[in-house]
Amino acid sequence: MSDLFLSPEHVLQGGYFHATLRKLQEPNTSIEPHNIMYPVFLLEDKDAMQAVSSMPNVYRYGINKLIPALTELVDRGLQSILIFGIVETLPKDPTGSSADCPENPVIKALPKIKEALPNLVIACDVCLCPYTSHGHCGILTNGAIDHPESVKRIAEVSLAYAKAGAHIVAPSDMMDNRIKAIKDALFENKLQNQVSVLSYSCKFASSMYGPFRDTMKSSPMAGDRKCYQLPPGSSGLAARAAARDVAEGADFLMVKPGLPYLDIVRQTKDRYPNHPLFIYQVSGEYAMISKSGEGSEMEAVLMETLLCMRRAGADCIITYFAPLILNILAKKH
Ligand SMILES: NCC(=O)CCC(=O)O
Ligand SMILES: [Zn+2]
Ligand SMILES: [Zn+2]
Repeated sequence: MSDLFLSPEHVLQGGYFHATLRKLQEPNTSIEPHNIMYPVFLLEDKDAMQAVSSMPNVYRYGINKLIPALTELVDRGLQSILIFGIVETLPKDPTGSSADCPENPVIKALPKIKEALPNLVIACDVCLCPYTSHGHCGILTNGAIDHPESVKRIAEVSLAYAKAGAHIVAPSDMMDNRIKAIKDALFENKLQNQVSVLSYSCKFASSMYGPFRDTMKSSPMAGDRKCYQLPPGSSGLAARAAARDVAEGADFLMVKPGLPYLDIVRQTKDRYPNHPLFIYQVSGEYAMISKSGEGSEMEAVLMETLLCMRRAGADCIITYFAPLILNILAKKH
């Protein structure tokens, strides 16, 4: 060979010059409908449908508008949703009583959604912040999180959603030991083999939740969530939180937000390869990607982002883009 610096064993391009070969070089990164979960906002007012001003193409629905919208998505392949309840007339109080009262919109909607869409997997976000007068995710005593009271209450709310028919309860509150308390409550009520627990195990105190908090009106009245959500720089606490939740029986783990935290995704997947891992692509990520270009340009950014999340170890991505992703997948087939 005349160009002595060229070496055959260092030529990689021979392995990916064709689209089919490139697919083999990207194992376990495909996006199919079961890799996507759609978060939905549910209002008390049955016939309401309100655009969310901070999130283009996202709506808050009453049950009578939600079911037709979901039916259309299920027809296009949607397989799972994550429900967030919003109260406007029910009272907010220090213990978040409206989270599991019989009039709670989630509790009322669960049997109706299951009847209309029996194959759809329904996860319920479990937290107190949409229902507490102070807006914190747990119960406060003298202004600080009361650990045992908070855990007890989170387990009670989880059980109420499980009894109402949720397939998955997903505690997002970040109170230590809640997974064991929820699993115990499911056991005591013989629901342990009918309901899974998706732990928001590695949820960071991120500044990327802004549009969501506008939507949910769930910002704390005073203070912030830094004493329970994880510090964004701490991979150590994320590792310990995932280990704790695995030990307490979590069925599924989560990293939230997604894109800036892919190192945490990889770390968690490497340590717990046998636990399906979720990413929550949060409202701030949604806003950033929405502004990344027009039409197919933005769609390419979105799909690359999802591919990279899969490469990092995510099995399922919770994303407000679910309807658009189903469209994109339909175009490809
Ligand atoms: N517990 C759910 C969230 O906090 C969601 C945040 C977001 O989408 O920004
Ligand atoms: Zn909360
Ligand atoms: Zn939250």
